[in-house]
Amino acid sequence: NLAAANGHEVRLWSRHSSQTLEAVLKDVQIVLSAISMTGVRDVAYQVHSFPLSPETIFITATKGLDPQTTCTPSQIWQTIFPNHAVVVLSGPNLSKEIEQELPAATVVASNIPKAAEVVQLVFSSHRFRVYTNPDPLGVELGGTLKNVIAIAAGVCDGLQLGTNAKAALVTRGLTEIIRVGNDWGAKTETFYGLSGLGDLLATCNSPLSRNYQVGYQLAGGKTLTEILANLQGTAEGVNTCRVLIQRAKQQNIAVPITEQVYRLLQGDITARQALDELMLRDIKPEYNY
Ligand SMILES: NC(=O)C1=CN([C@@H]2O[C@H](COP(=O)(O)OP(=O)(O)OC[C@H]3O[C@@H](n4cnc5c(N)ncnc54)[C@H](OP(=O)(O)O)[C@@H]3O)[C@@H](O)[C@H]2O)C=CC1
Ligand SMILES: O=C(CO)COP(=O)(O)O
Repeated sequence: NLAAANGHEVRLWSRHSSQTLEAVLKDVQIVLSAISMTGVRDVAYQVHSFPLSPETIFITATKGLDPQTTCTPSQIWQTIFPNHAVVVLSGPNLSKEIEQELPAATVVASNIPKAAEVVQLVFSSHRFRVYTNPDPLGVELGGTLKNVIAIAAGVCDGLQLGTNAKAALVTRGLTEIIRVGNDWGAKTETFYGLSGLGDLLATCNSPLSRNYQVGYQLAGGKTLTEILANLQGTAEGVNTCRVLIQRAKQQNIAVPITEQVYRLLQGDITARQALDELMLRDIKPEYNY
């Protein structure tokens, strides 16, 4: 809608579309993927089987991690299309609010600054403010890792733990995200921007967030299977949490909140037990300077 409102010709495709992927891709300048993580690799390979101009820019909006490789979606697109520009689009962008034309801001990030600038122009409007950023990995990880913390925030509200608890959770969640992101090679300051702190604030405070909803309902005693069966749309944090635990173990990174979310999702502990585990950890300095 945003690109069409700016006068661009936009074609949509999903696996249930009547139009073929080949027809939709004919002569395109930009391909934007907002596919759930589970479908990214498969769809990227399908796209690869059709002719595209070498100038075609790929934009990825998916917020997830590949369970097999722990790769981010942009890394998958870049591997399959090594000679194309890939741009990550991520920010506090609850889609229902954008559909209602409420004001929002986002970030477009690429190793190729010109590509990010082209994409910035395509989407910018008086209702949608688009910033460029040179750290695509950080932008992508911010949007992806915050989903795990959004599940925890839903639990926090579901248990009615109060505003202090929520502030502590989100702040320590950000510390955890930065720890993982830095180890991966992303820049600290990116996580203080829209795609990190910004998206954390949006999703940890809104029932519109599917990840928040998962946590809220887990706190109410529902099982993950029941919740996912009735959830509208994808809650990427569920898969991301599993991949993140795997990566944190490999890299020896402390991720206490993610660990409790993981155990809760597995059904190994209750929400109250997860809270106690976090509160009763060994006392320590806020930062290791
Ligand atoms: N960048 C940003 O600012 C934002 C990004 N997101 C991210 O965008 C992604 C999509 O979110 P959202 O649109 O809300 O989710 P939805 O669940 O509403 O849509 C997911 C889409 O992915 C398709 N899909 C799922 N699995 C496959 C597959 N195996 N092969 C092909 N297509 C598949 C679905 O197709 P079908 O309908 O056929 O099932 C559907 O079109 C998520 O990763 C989410 O985290 C979300 C909000 C903001
Ligand atoms: O990432 C989002 C908004 O920026 C959407 O959050 P959910 O995937 O939790 O709904």
